Amino acid sequence: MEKLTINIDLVLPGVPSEKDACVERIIHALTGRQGIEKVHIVPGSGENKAQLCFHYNPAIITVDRVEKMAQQAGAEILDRYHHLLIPVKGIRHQRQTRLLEAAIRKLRGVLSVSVSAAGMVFVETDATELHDETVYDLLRKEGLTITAVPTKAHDHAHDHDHEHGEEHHHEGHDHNHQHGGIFGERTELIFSLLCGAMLGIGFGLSFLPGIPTIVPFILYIAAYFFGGFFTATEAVQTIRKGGFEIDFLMLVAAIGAAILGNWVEGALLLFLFSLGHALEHFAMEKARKSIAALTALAPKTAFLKTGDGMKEVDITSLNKGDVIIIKPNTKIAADGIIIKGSSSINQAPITGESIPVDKHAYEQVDFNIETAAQLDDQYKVYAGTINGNDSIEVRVIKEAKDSTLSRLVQMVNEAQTQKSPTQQFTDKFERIFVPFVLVLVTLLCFVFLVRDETFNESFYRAMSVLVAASPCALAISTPSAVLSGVARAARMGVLIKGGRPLEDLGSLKALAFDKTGTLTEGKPKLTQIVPLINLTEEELLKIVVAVEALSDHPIAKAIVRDGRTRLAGTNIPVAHNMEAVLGKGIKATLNNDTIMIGNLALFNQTAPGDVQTQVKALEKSGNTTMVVLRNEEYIGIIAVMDTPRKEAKAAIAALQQVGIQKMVMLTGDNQQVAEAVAAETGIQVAMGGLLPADKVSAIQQLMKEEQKVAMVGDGVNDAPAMANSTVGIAMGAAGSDVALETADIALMGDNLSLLPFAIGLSRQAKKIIKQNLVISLGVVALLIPCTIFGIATIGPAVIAHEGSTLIVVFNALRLLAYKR
Ligand SMILES: Nc1ncnc2c1ncn2[C@@H]1O[C@H](COP(=O)(O)OP(=O)(O)OP(=O)(O)O)[C@@H](O)[C@H]1O
Ligand SMILES: [Zn+2]
Repeated sequence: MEKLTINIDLVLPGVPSEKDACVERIIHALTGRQGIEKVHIVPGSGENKAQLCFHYNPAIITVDRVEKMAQQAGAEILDRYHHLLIPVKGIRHQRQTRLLEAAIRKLRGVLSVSVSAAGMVFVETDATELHDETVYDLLRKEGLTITAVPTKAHDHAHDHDHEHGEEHHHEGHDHNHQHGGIFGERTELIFSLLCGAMLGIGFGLSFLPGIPTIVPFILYIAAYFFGGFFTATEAVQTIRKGGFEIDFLMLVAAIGAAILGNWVEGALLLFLFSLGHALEHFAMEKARKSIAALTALAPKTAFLKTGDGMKEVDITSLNKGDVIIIKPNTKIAADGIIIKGSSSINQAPITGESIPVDKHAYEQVDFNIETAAQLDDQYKVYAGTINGNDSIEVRVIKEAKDSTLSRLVQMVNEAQTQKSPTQQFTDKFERIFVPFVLVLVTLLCFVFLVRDETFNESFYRAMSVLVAASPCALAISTPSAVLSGVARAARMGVLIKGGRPLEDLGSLKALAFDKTGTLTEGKPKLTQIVPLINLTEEELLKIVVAVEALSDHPIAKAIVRDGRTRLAGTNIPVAHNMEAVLGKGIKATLNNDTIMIGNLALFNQTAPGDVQTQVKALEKSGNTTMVVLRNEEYIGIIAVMDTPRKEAKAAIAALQQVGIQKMVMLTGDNQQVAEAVAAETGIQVAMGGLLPADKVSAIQQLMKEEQKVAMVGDGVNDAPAMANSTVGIAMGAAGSDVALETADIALMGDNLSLLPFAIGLSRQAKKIIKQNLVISLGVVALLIPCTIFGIATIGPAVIAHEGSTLIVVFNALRLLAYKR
C-alpha cells in the first residue's frame, strides 16, 4: 500500500475549505475505484494546506494515474456543483428572505440555499440540473437587482467571460422590476408618509363644517392607495407562491375596516404598518452599507511598471508577477512583496491596527511567486492598506479576486448567510406559533355567536389580536444583531464567520491559548550553545544549523537565522533526509552521520544523567532546550528563548475583565518554559510537553468542564486543537490563507489585543440578541391578552407591533458603534 497526498486546492481549485461538501463528493467518487483503498482528508495546519490522502495499491495503479483520476474527478465535480454567492438589492425585510429561500429551493437542482436580509444570496446547485442563469432570472423575477457579477466560490475560468456579458446585458431591464419605483430607493418611505398626510388632512377636514363628506372620503382612499401599495404587492407575490404572511393579514384587516365603514382606522393601520416597514428596511440597509464599505477599501486602479515608465491599469487586469508602483500616501492596489524601497504602512483597513508597520524590500530578487505568501510580513503588503511617505515597488503575488481583502469581503458576505442557533430557534418557534395564532384569530371572529356583541366587534378584536401576535420583531431580532456584529468586527480586522461563532464567542467562559506565536512573538533567539564533547561552539553550531535549515519550525528558523549570523563567513555544510518527529524534534543525515536534535522526549528520556541535569537547569531559566545526538553520542545542548508578546499581559487582563474565567496555555514546549511564559502573561494554567494530539485531548477535557472553549492559535501545529474547540480563533490571519480559511474567527492582525475586543463585541451581541428576544416576545405576550380582553384596540396594537420591530432593529444597530 502506498500513499499519495495532494493539496485539496489543486484538485478542487476555489473550494472554500475542506469542510465543503465537494470534498466529501470527491472522496466518495474516488473511494473504491480500482486500486484505491481509501481516501481521506488531512486537515491543514500552519502554511500547509489541507490535503487529500490517497491510499493506493501500486501493483494495480500507478501514482500518475491516481493523480490524473483525482484531477479529473475534481474537474467533474466543479463542473457539476456550483456555489453561487450573489449580492442583490431589493430585499426589504427578514420575512422576505424566507420566501426567497423557499422559492429558490423549489428549483430543481438546488442543493442548499441561504439568504440574508442584508442582500446576500448563497446557493449551491447541481449544474447538470440547473443553469446559474435560471437562479439569476428567478431573483430578478422576484424583483431583485443583482448588484455585481456573482462571485462563484468554485470559479471556472472558462465561463467567466460569458457571465460578465450576460450581467451587463440584463442590467437596464432589471430596473423596471425593482421595488424602488418612481422615487427611487426611498419610494416606500415616501409612500407611507403620503399615506399619513392624506389620512391626517382627511381626518382634519372631516371636522370642518361645509366640506362635503366626499372630500375626506377621497383622501382616505388615496391614503389606502399609498399605504397599501407595497403591502398589497407583497401580499400578492406571497400568495402566488402559496405562502401567506402578515402583509396579507394587514390588508385583510384594512379592507375589513373599510367594509365596516371605519376608513380612518384602516388608513391608520396601513400608515403605521408601511412606515414601520420602510424604517426597518432603511435600518437594515445601514448595516448592509457598513459591509459594502469594506469592498470600497481597495483602489480600482494600479500603476503598472512598464519598462522605464508606468501606466494606470484596472486592478482586475493585474497578473501575478507584475510590478506596480505605489506612490506615497496612496492605497496599495494588490497583495504583493516589496521589491524596491521601504515605507511605513497603515494596515488598519485590514488588521484594525492603526499604528503603521515598517516594511522593506525583499533582498532576493527572483523569488517564487507561488510560495511568496509565506514570506515574512516585513516584506508583504496587502491590497487596501495605505502606503506611508515613501514610494515603493511591489511585485504582485495575488490576483485582485484572491487578495486578502477580497477573501475577507467574500467571507463576511458568506457569514451573513449563516444562521445562528438563536435564529434557528426563533424560525422554529415561528413555524409553530403562526398556525396557532391563525386558529385563534379565526375562532375570535365568531365570538359574536356566543357573546352578546356584533360581528363588527368580534372582527375588530380578532384583527387586533392578529396584529398583536405577528412575530415580526422576533423574526428580525437575531439576524439584525448578527449582521451588525459581523460588520462591526470586520471593520476592526476581526472576521467572524457567522452567527454561530458570534454567539458562541459571546457565551464562553474558557479560553485555551497556544504558546509559540500566540502568547509569544514566535521568533525565539538563540541563547546557549553547549558542546558536550571535544567540539568548539562553532563546530557544534555548524552541525545544528545545517540540520535545522531543513525544517520550517519556528525554533529551527530562529536557530538558523541567529546561527548564520554568528557563523558569518564560514561554510555551512548541507544535511539531507530530514525527518520531523512531531512535537519532539528532527532527524537528518550529515556527512554519513545521523544527527538528531530535539527535546528529552525525542530520546525517550534516555539521555545520560548529567545531560538531563544540564537541560533541566537551562529550562529552569526559561530556555527551550534541545539535545543534539550524533549517531550514538550526545554532542551538545542548544537553547533558545522566545519573548512574550508585549501586548499579551494587557490582553489577558482585559479578557479577565470581560469575564473569561479560565485561561489555559497549551504548548509542545517544556513545562518550565510554559510556566515562565504563563507567569509573565498572567495565564493561570500552563500545560507543557503536549503533542498536537495531546492538545486535542486537553481541549476535549476542558470542554467537559466548561462546555464551551475557544482555542486561540496561529495555525502552526494547533489546527487540530482549533478544529476540536467550540470556536477556533486564528491570529495573524492576513498573512496565512490557511488560518483564514479554517478558523471560525480570524484576527487579521498579528496582535492579541483584538481578542478582548472581539469577545467584548460578541458578548454585547449576545446581550442585544437576548434583549431583542425579551422585547419581541414580551410585547407579543403582553399584547395578546390585552387585545383579547379589549384593553388595547387595533391602533395601539399596530403601534406596539411596529414599534417593537423598530426597537429591536435599532437596538441591534448599536453594535455598529461598539467601542472596545
Ligand atoms: N525543528 C526542531 N528542532 C529542534 N527541536 C524541535 C524542533 N521541532 C520541535 N522541537 C522540539 O519539540 C518541542 C515541541 O514542539 P512543538 O512544535 O510541538 O511546540 P512549540 O512550537 O515549541 O510550541 P507550541 O505548542 O506552543 O506551538 C519544542 O519545544 C522543541 O523542543
Ligand atoms: Zn493517509
